[in-house]
Order: sequence, then structure tokens, then C-alpha cells
Amino acid sequence: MRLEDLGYHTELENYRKDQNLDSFGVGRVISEHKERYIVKTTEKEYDGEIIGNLRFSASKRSDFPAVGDWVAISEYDEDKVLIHAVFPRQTIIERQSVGKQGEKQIIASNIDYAFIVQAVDRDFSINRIERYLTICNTSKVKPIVILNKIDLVSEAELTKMISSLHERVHSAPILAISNESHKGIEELKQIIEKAKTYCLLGSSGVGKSTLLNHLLGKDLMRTAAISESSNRGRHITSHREMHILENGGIIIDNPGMREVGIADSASGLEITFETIVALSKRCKFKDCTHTTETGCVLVAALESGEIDSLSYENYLRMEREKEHFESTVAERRKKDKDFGKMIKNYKKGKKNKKN
Ligand SMILES: Nc1nc2c(ncn2[C@@H]2O[C@H](COP(=O)(O)OP(=O)(O)OP(=O)(O)O)[C@@H](O)[C@H]2O)c(=O)[nH]1
Ligand SMILES: [Zn+2]
Repeated sequence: MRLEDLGYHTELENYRKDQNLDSFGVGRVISEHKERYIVKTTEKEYDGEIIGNLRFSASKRSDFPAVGDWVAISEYDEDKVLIHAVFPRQTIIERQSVGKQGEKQIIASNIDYAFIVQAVDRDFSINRIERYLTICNTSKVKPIVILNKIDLVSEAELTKMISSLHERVHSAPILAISNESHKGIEELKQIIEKAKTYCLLGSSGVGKSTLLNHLLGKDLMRTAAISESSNRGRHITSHREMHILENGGIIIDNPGMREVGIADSASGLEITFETIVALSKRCKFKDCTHTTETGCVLVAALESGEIDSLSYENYLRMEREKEHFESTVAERRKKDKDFGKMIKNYKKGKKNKKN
């Protein structure tokens, strides 16, 4: 195995040289548990601990290593390394840390692509797909939409779902698969690139674990669960959050990833709702709510059908959640009220126009 097989590339190597980290080894963090890390190198997997210096200079949680990070290490025992430095991260998936207002927690780093998994049964929701797209766009991770459980719907139903999806989602490839009939799984495997890092996003029950097992070709989750229970209280050396697939792709799947929310994804809205945001910037009215105002570019675009109205409502909702997340409590109360009025106005306006 070479470092490149774990996703290492020239930019990281240049950084290592620039920072005079040549005397250290290089590894990638594949698991994190209460400040204990598993670091994978070309030779093996080590238990890693950060050096005191790194701990003292860390001013926030994101200064600590995360799953997916490249780190400079030195071996101090047969299976143990000290972590001296964290390499700059190319992409970061993070979320609001529990209990600490305003502080972010890194879920994983250096991910190239995210599979946004959604089941085509009751779970199917383009709104939710737009949410996950926004998370990806915030994190600079490239999205790939996967519609799963297509064995549960007819060909015609699936075609309808895909075409309605195409109307609102323009920037991401869409794949349809079934873990049950295995339809589309080969095609999915084909698009997975060697040495690129992937993650799985999507609600509970959409089939992420089942898919991962198919990709890995084994019943991974069960194996992990067994070794975890027999290792209770100790560092769980058998628990991996990063997996290398047969074709060389790398998948990160950790518990935190499954709880990432929109509140944490401010900047991505502009990319997900590119047309809407671009238009709203062109609106000539100051303080326009872009909902009912005559002469507003957005209102006009909605009427002409240039913008999908469901997409627009979803955008308003997410924009508001974003602001909610960024504002203080007092501001929030006022904004909630204003927003309530705004949505009401918008819907009233739409109704009136229909009549
Ligand atoms: N019919 C059908 N069922 C599926 C398919 N994929 C997964 N399932 C079933 O859906 C259920 C949930 O699948 P999981 O893989 O555990 O879902 P998950 O996304 O990992 O869920 P969390 O672990 O809660 O995040 C299981 O009972 C699977 O057998 C599929 O393609 N078709
Ligand atoms: Zn306007």
C-alpha cells in the first residue's frame, strides 16, 4: 500500500516539506473516540495520541484531529504513535456541537464526494435532498444523489420521481439503485474513483448501512457491533470509521455523520439555490421580502415559472433556519415573527393570484 491509496496527494506532500515535517511519518485518522485516534499508515494501524504541545495550543475543538485528517506522527511504541500536527483540511463536514452554543464540531474531513441516499418509498422528498445538497455545498464536498429501494416502486413511478428531481436539482448526478434486487449497484461501483474519499448522508432507514455492506462485500456492521461489546470500556481498536473498498475508493461512515443538520450549513444555500439567490440580489427593492411585492424580480420569476415555487418555499425555510442559527435569542424571537408573516403573505399572494 502507498499513502496515495489512502488519498494522499502532492499538495499534502508540499505542505509537509514547507512545514519541515519531513522527520515525521504521515498517516490518516480513520477513527476517533474521546481523543484517542486510530491512525492508518502504509504499514499498519496505530493507536494515536496528540502531543501536549498540540493540546495546549488548541483553542477550539476543530484544532484537534478528526476522522479523515492527515497527521504528522512519530512512533513511540510498537503500535502507538504521537500526533504532532494536523495537515490543512481540504473539505470539512461539521455540525453544531452539543451543548456548546456557536461551537462547531468536525464530523469528518477531506471528503471528496458525498452520497446523498434517499429511499423512493415514503421517504422521498426533494426538499430534503436540497437540504443535503446544501450541506455538501457548504462543506465543498461534491454531491451524488442515490435513490434507493427502487424495488419498491414501479418503473413508471421511478421515472416520474427522477424527472421531478431533475427539475429542481441540476448540479448533481442522480443514480437509482436497490440493495434488494442489486439493480444499479454495479453502476454505482463504476463511478467510485480510486483514492477518493466518500461519505454517506441520509435519514435513518434509507439503506446506508446495507449499501456500505454491499460496497465492501461483507457484513461489516455486525462484525463491528460484536467486537465493540466485547471491548466495553476500552479503546475500541476494532471500530473503523474509514473503509477502503476493493476498487480503491475510500468511504467514511461515522455516527456523527448521520446527525448533520442544515443549521450548520450557512454558505451552501447560495450554491444549492443558485438561480434564486442570484435573482434576489438583482431585486431593485431594498428590504424586499421577495414574496408579494409587485415589481420584484423573484415574484416575476416565480410567476413565469423560471423558478420552481416548491423549491422557492424550501429555500425560504432554509434561509430562515440559517439566520435563526446565526442570530441571538432576542433576534430570533423577532425574526420568527417576521418570518411567519412573510410566509403567510407569500402563500396569501399565491392564492390570490390563482383566483
Ligand atoms: N426493499 C428494500 N429494503 C431495503 C433496501 N435497502 C435497505 N433496505 C432495508 O431498509 C432497512 C434500513 O436499512 P439500513 O441500511 O439499516 O438503513 P440506514 O440508512 O443505515 O439507517 P441508520 O443506520 O438508521 O442510519 C433495513 O431493513 C434494510 O434491509 C432496498 O434497496 N430495498
Ligand atoms: Zn424582491
